[in-house]
Amino acid sequence: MSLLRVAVPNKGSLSQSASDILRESGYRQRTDSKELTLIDAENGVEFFYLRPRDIALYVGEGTLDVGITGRDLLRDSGAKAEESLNLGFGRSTFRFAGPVGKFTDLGQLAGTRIATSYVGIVRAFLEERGIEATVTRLDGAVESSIQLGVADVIADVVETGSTLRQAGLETFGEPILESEAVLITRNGNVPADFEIFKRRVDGVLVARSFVMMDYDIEEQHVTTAVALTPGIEGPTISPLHREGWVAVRAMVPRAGAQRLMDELYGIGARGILTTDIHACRL
Ligand SMILES: Nc1ncnc2c1ncn2[C@@H]1O[C@H](COP(=O)(O)OP(=O)(O)OP(=O)(O)O)[C@@H](O)[C@H]1O
Ligand SMILES: O=P(O)(O)OC[C@H]1O[C@H](OP(=O)(O)OP(=O)(O)O)[C@H](O)[C@@H]1O
Ligand SMILES: [Mg+2]
Repeated sequence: MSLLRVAVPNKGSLSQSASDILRESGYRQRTDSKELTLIDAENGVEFFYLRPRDIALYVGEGTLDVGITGRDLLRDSGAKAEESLNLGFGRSTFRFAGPVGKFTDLGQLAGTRIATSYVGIVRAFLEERGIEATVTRLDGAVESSIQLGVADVIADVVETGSTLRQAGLETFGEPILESEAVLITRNGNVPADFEIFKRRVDGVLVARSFVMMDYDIEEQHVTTAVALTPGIEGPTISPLHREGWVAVRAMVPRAGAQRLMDELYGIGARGILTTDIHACRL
């Protein structure tokens, strides 16, 4: 039997969360960060632990079937790979920044020296707008390049903004890109077995964003209550061993679950519980 070949970040911001979601999806994951590959024969998958920057390339070449990487890294690579699922972690924006007070809009980029680790994204952006500037590729710690005199402007990943602040820099202009971790496959190629893999991972994402809600309510209020908790196909309504009362069970979005509990309590529901879901197939 041929195995689905999946690339996973071996280091950096995405590595831990990527392994976590795969483990939650029922796959074996390495226990030693020095392991380069791992076969999960039972589930028909082989994992390759690679630098996140290289993953789009392997998938684009067709050497590996599926990869987890950042949208920014995928775009930067120019690889022939496409996004198949947003994974909801590793969120960041990609932005231009300069010394506090010095730049206010992207029109000022012309003629500047721009340092970045994402030369592909920056060149494409400048080209699209017909802006002429010098782009220098650095491997990391890009924020120091202005103070050290090799650049006037940087273009980098910004998450909390604290690295920029510490370097006396601020962002300017619109974000170039909103990024997050994504599942990628080769352009126009959906490998056999990928659908099962994707459904498993998607099931974990849904499970993370929903909770199961249970409550008891008088029958006369069921219609109002069910409008608040419609569930996926519809809520389960079961008889209670109490005249005129029923039990309701429905999946609800995790965000806002507390507010929903307040509202349900307000219309007479009691015994309101939420429980975590660990996996699902909708
Ligand atoms: N705070 C963050 N810092 C860096 N990258 C982040 C952050 N949040 C999300 N990311 C995403 O992580 C990916 C960068 O992967 P990378 O392995 O380069 O991480 P890293 O933390 O920069 O690792 P390293 O610096 O060791 O190379 C990008 O897709 C980027 O958008
Ligand atoms: O907005 P913040 O929350 O401060 O995060 C953004 C910073 O984190 C990353 O750096 P990383 O630690 O990966 O170091 P690197 O620049 O050497 O890659 C990124 O390159 C920014 O420098
Ligand atoms: Mg980094």
